Amino acid sequence: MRIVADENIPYVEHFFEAICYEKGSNEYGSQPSLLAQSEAKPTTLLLRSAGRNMSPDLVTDADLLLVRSITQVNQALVAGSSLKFVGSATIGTDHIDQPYLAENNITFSNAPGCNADSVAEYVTAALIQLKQNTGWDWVGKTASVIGVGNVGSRVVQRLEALGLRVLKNDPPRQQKEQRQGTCDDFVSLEQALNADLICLHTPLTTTGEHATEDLISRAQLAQIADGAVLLNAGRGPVINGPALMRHKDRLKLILDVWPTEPEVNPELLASCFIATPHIAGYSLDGKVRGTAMLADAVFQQFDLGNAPQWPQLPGGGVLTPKPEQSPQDFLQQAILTSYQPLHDDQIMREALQQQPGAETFDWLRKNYPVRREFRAFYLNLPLGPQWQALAKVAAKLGFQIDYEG
Ligand SMILES: NC(=O)c1ccc[n+]([C@@H]2O[C@H](COP(=O)([O-])OP(=O)(O)OC[C@H]3O[C@@H](n4cnc5c(N)ncnc54)[C@H](O)[C@@H]3O)[C@@H](O)[C@H]2O)c1
Ligand SMILES: O=C(O)[C@H](O)[C@H](O)COP(=O)(O)O
Repeated sequence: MRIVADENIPYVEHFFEAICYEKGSNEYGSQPSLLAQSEAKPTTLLLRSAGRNMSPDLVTDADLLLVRSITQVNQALVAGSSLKFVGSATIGTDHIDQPYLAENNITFSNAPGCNADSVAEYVTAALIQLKQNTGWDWVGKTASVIGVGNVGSRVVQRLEALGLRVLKNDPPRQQKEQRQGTCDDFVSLEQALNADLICLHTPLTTTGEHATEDLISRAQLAQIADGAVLLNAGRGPVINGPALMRHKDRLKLILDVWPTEPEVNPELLASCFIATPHIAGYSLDGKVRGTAMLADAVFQQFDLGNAPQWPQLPGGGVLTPKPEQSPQDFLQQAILTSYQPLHDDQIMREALQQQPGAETFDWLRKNYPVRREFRAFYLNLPLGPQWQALAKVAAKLGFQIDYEG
């Protein structure tokens, strides 16, 4: 079995070495390992410097192809190859021609939900920074979440934990649940666009009744009130680029994904409160979960037993309030100790200023530092009813809770 993996999938070696003949970057290996000894065909892990440059000649002899969202997997890439399995260590699948893979008996697997907590934490931390840096306070405000799947439902949960009233818009789910008689309380897109904070978490789809490309275009942007917060951590082309240019200066924009990604319009960038290079889902936990989910799928498909357990991850820690610090203050501090989107924003602005272009955008993503999810942080709290109330909120946001003494 031969595996071609994008170099930006972390811990591929950890999860796949048990079925490797030899690790290598450019050549098939020759040293047998545990499983390979009992296999008629040698098993090899190839790590290729690929991503956007993944080419048919790299893929042609492979049995397994493991990619991330920047590799277009379609007829042009895989026709004539010996591929049996394609895995994407991502939630999004808009880069994969799934019908073509199915027609050619190539199994496809992605990693649904792998980085959903990471995105929900991006949204949570962005709101704290919005409050601290601009005075925009969510008390008494309404939020809407457009696309209430794995990511969106966790965003709903976090926003409700912070005390916002949250409206949900998801016509595909609404229709399905209406048919099943289990419908949640969804609102129309028009109602959702009246909110003070609008969070987009839909996939990118270009066909069908609920296609999301340009879902938020001229007419929809015109409905959004001046000063409202528009956050997109789904896919860039869900907002129409030229229409966004018209409205950019009257909205508070938080953009992790871009209409012309990996190119970023510098004027759009300048208008954003937070601008990040598609890293909302880039917690280490989310990335490792993505690789682990692919390993599970591969081990199951090829009847290889159980995939390896997770490796030990670096980072995280214990956070303790200072004497006299209010619970509210401490929670905000804990969130920003765990993650600060404005830090990523600053790095992106500086990098793109020095060297504008798609390569810089890709470089920022490839070299993204370790960021642990809130679950890796323990809040060590004093006893007392105020702190217990805080503990409830903090646990809903994902933190681990300990009590002093
Ligand atoms: N910025 C990032 O780092 C990042 C990270 C993870 C996911 N994403 C993007 O977010 C998307 C959503 O992720 P997910 O895990 O929640 O996927 P999901 O499939 O679990 O949920 C997507 C939801 O969007 C809904 N939807 C589809 N079309 C819609 C429409 N026209 N209007 C409203 N809702 C619609 C679906 O019914 C579904 O409930 C992914 O497809 C990916 O493109 C981005
Ligand atoms: O779809 C996803 O899971 C996210 O958008 C993810 O963050 C994409 O990351 P990439 O594969 O581009 O590294």
